[in-house]
Amino acid sequence: QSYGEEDTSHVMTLSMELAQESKMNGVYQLRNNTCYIPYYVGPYITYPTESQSTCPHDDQATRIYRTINGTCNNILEPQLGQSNGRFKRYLQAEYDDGYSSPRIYSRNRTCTDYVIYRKCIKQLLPSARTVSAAIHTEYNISSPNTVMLMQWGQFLDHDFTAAAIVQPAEENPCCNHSDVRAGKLHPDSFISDGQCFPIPIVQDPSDRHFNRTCMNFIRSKSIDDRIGFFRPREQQNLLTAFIDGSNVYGSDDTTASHLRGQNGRMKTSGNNLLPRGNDGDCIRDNAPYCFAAGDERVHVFPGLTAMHTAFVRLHNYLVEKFDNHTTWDGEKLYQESRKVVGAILQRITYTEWLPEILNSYTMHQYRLNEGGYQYNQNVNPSISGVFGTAAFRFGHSLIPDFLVIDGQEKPSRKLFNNPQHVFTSLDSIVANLLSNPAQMRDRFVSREVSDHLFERNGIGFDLPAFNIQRGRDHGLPSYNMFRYFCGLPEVTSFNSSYLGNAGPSLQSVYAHVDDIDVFAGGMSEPNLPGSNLGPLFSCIIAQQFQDLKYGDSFWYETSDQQRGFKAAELASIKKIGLSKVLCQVFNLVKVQRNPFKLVTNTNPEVLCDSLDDIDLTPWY
Ligand code: HEM
Ligand SMILES: [Ca+2]
Repeated sequence: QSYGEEDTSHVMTLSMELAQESKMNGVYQLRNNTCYIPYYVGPYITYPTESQSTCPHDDQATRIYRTINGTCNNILEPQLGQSNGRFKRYLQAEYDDGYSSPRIYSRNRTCTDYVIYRKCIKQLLPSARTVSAAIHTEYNISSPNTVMLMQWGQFLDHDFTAAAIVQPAEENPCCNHSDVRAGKLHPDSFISDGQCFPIPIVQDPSDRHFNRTCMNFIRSKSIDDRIGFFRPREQQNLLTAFIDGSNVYGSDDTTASHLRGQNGRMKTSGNNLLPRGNDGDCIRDNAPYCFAAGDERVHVFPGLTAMHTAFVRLHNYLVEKFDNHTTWDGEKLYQESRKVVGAILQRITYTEWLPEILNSYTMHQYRLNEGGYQYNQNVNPSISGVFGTAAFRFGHSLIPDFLVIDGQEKPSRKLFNNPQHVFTSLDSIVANLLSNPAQMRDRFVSREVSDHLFERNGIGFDLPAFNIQRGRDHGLPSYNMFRYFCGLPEVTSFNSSYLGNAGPSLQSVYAHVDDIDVFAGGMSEPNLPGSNLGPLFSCIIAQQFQDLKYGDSFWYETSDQQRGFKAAELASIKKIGLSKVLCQVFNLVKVQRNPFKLVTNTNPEVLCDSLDDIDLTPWY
């Protein structure tokens, strides 16, 4: 077994409750529909690994601290979870040509069956925009959770997933083709190594706002250029899979050293903000400059920029304290502080954030609660395609219509990629994350992102449509296949109660229940009691978080002598929550104990001073 293989073997040992023969025995064969010939891609053969690194046990550098690019976490297979590695798959890819071209056709085919020759009249899947316009409409219900629930989700996502795309040479390259202008699919959609896969916008009265016929979309990069060898195309994750603060420090050495300042500190700019960076997608209109961070998407939302700022400040706070009490050199100050920041990120995620997302039953079933940690070197910590491309995008449903900044409602469309308010109103942004409600986690999504994402000169984009199109680009099998993978009954009719109230809308766009895209179907499922997710996304997300915990040899609770914390240090870390961190780095006076929930009688505001201090005495 080797890096890049579909690795589900570990699931057997870790989650016997869920383990099902069907999903564990190698690659799952697609259900044989009347006219559907399943393409068998596999069994997953061994890929050559990109960088053959070795990690000798006696190498101090890789033994004690995480590497920046995530290698050497797993001693048997040092590449597991590294940046620029493959997304793993739970199910065989479903590409139209079997190995690379996107999934574009419906299961609904009319076929004439000959013994040697089978001729089918194919029907295209509905456009991703059509699906979005039918399913992911707007219906705002406020959630009992704060915008911080959304914001942590995005910040966390940027610690572990970023699919590489091919950088286009020109501005809007995929919508300029004559076929597209004639209302047809871009010719790249039919071939294995095409880069364009623009989303057709079908003009019909139900579509709300778009008076264009095409939304630009570029396919994710194939991990290597060997698609001609009949191996399924695989996507590349630019980030380290581990929750290791790579969003703060970077996922490669160049970025990391660029962000590092003097004497163990992280670089900052005026007013203790993030350091200056390249413009990239950032809108400079009213901002003096743009920021640099461990993940490039730092400007996507000012709340996100605020979280990046928080953890750079936390790092520097730790450095300062350590420096005052030890004789450590810059390297040690940096590494020890980075180790604590990583531990705090993990702990907030698993003990504060995940319990708002998954219910207590799932938390327990997947062993996601604090305590009882033991590293399992057979667990593949890589991010699964369906997690990054579909399930973990559930957070797009939480996005609010606006933030209140300095007492004014600023529609989200004015905030994307715009760092302006971070310079003038950072405290107000943070206060709003903690006091305004997120939207409910349901299939409905704010029009701010479904019509007005990245809007410039009246041209906006549709985020749910991107998610659906990205799933097809990555060859994700459909919703039902993943239901099957999770041991959930497959949906056999659009009337199924599993689909909540989305059945009729789904039926209005899809020809066959097996066509339902995994994002659209998973988002349609009503939340399980006590959770913010339906059964399918609960399964996929819980499985991924299990892998990220038990497959991480630097997990903050590890008892490993060199990688872990001393008992007293760990006890100190276990007293730190997000509220305290925010108090510390933003000089708050009071905050609610659970920052992911609105202030109520059961979640009152308390004085920051009444929360346990970040106690570093065990370190010195
Ligand atoms: C203001 C809020 C947000 C904006 C504007 C935003 C925007 C985007 C965009 C434009 C993409 C790329 C879509 C594509 O081309 O495939 C994306 C991907 C993604 N988003 Fe969000 N998002 C937001 C919040 C969130 C939240 C709250 C979560 C999770 C809780 C999340 C999870 C993800 C994930 C996992 C991806 C895939 C990343 C990758 O692998 O490349 N996002 N988002
Ligand atoms: Ca990471």
